[in-house]
Amino acid sequence: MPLPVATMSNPVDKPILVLKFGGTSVGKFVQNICGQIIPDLLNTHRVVVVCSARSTNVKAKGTTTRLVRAADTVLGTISGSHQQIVQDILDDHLEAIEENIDNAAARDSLSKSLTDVCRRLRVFLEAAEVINEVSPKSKDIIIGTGEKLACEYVAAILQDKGVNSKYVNLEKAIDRHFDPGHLDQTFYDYLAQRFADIVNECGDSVPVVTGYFGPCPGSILYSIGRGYTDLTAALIAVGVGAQELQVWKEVDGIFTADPRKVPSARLLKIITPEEAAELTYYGSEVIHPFTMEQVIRAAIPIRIKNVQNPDGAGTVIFPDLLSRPASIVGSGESSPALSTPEMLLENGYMLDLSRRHPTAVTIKDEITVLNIHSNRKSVSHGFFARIFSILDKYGITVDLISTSEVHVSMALSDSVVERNLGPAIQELSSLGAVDKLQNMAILSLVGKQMRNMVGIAGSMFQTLAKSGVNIEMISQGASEINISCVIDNSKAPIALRAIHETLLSGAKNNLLHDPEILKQLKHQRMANNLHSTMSEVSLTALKRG
Ligand SMILES: Nc1ncnc2c1ncn2[C@@H]1O[C@H](COP(=O)(O)OP(=O)(O)O)[C@@H](O)[C@H]1O
Ligand SMILES: N[C@@H](CC(=O)OP(=O)(O)O)C(=O)O
Repeated sequence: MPLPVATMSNPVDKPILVLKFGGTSVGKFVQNICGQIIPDLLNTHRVVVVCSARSTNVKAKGTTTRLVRAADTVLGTISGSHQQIVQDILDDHLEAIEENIDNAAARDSLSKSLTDVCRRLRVFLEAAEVINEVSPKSKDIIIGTGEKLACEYVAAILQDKGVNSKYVNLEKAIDRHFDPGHLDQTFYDYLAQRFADIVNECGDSVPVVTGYFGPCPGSILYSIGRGYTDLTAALIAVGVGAQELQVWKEVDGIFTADPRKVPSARLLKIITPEEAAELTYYGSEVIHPFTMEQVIRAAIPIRIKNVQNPDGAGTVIFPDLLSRPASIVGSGESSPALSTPEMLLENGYMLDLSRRHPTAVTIKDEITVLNIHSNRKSVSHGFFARIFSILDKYGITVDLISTSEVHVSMALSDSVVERNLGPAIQELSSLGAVDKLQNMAILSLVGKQMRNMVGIAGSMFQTLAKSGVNIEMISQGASEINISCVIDNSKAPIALRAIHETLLSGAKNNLLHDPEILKQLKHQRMANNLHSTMSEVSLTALKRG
C-alpha cells in the first residue's frame, strides 16, 4: 500500500497562527487535533504546530514524568527499571499508532521509526548507568525523547488525513554558546530567530515542531522547568510574527478557579499576563509563566482554547500594553480590538486595568512549611543572609515567605527533593530552632492591583475563619496582585470553594452596569474625541501652512 497523498497544504500568504497542543490533548484528542482543528484553521491561516510529549491520563503520569523517573532509576534514587519504563512508553505509542493511522504503510514506517528512537534512548540510559552519572544535560536529552515521539506521531497522523506536514526536531537548534548563568533576553531573541528560520524552511507543509529545543544552557529542566513547550511556541510566535499564539488544552480557558475543583468556576474571557503568570506560579498550571513576557513584548495575544470545544472563544491573555513601557513593545501584528473599553469593563477591569474585585483563586498543594526561630547569636540581616545561602546550597526554592526580626516562616513546594531538605534543615538548625510542617497548601487570591482593593484581605480571612480553616502563614505585599496564605492541605477544597463563593461570584465583576464608571467612560471618550479632533485640526493647519 502506498503512503498517503496530501491534498491540503499550508498557505504561505495568510496570517500565521502558532498552535501549541499540551500533552494530555495529544494523548487523548489527537483525532480532533489532526482531523478537525488543524484542517479547519488551514482555510484561513498559515499554521505552525508545536506539541508536547503525550500523556494518556494526567500530566503527572505522562511520558515526560515517566522519562524523568527513568533518569532517576539510573542513579538508583528511586526503584524501578529504566528499560521497562522505555518499553512501556514505546508500547503506548505503538498502540496509539494502530488506533489512529489508517494507512498501513504509514503505520509501519512510523512504528519502525519510533522503535528506533526508543532503542537509542535505551542505549543512552545503559551508558549513563555504566558511568553512574546523569548530568542535567543528559536529563534534558532523556526527557526530550517524549516530544520527538509525539511530534513524529502527530505529523504522520496529519499526513494520513491528507494534510501536507513535516516533523521538525529542534533538539539541535541551538548552534551558539551561551553562558548558562546569564540567560537573558539576548538568548530568547536568538532562539526566536533560530526557530523562525527553521520553521520557515517548511514551505507549504505544516511544521509539527518539538516543544523540546535541545540541551539548553543550564538545562531546560532546571532553567525553564516543566511545561517548557509553551515557551517554545511563544518564541516561534515571536520569530514568525504570528497573529496569535493559541495554547490548546483540555479546558475551555482560564477559570476563576480550577474547574475540576470548583464546579461553579467561571470562564474568564480576558486576563492580564501578570495575573495568568501568578496563577501558574501558585498552582493553576495553565500556561508556563516565561511564555507571557516573550509574546507580550511582541504584542501578540495568547488564546487558551479547548481541543474538545474548538468553537469556544477561550481566554485571551491580552497584550497589556497600557501598563508597559512603549520601548518593549515589538512589531507583532496583534489581533484586532482585543481589549475595547467595554470588554475591559465587562470583565472586571477598569480602563487603567486595575480591578475592584479579584480575578481568580488558586491552590498549590503538597507544601512544606519551615519555621525558623533565631537563637539570637547573629543580628537580623546576618540571620537572613545565612538562611538564604543554605537554601541556595541545597537548591531549595521558596514559594512564600513571612518574617519578623527573629522568626522566618517559609513555604516550600514539592519540587524540593526530600533528600535535600534533611541536610538543609540540619544546617539551618545552627541558626535556631527549626520546625517542619508537612501536608500544607498555599491558597492565593489573584487580581491586578489587589493591594488597592480595600477590605479584600479582611474578607478573605473572615471567609476562611467562618469555614473553620486555620491560617498558618500570611503573605502579601511583595506582589501587588496576590494575597496568599498557607493552610492545611485537608482544608484546601473547603477553603477554595468558600473563597470562590464569597469573593468571585459573577455579578459584581461586570463593571458595565456601574453608572459611575459608565460616566467616566463617557467623559474619557469625549476627551479622546476632542483630542483627535484637535489633532486633525492641527494636522490640517500644518498641511495648509
Ligand atoms: N484557574 C484554572 N483555569 C483553568 N484550568 C485550571 C485552573 N487551575 C487549574 N487548572 C487545571 O489545569 C489543567 C490544564 O489543562 P490540561 O489540558 O490538563 O494541561 P496540559 O495542556 O498541560 O496537558 C486542567 O486540568 C485544569 O483542571
Ligand atoms: N512535556 C513537557 C513539556 C510541556 O510543555 O508539557 P505540557 O505542554 O503538557 O504542559 C512536560 O511535561 O513538562
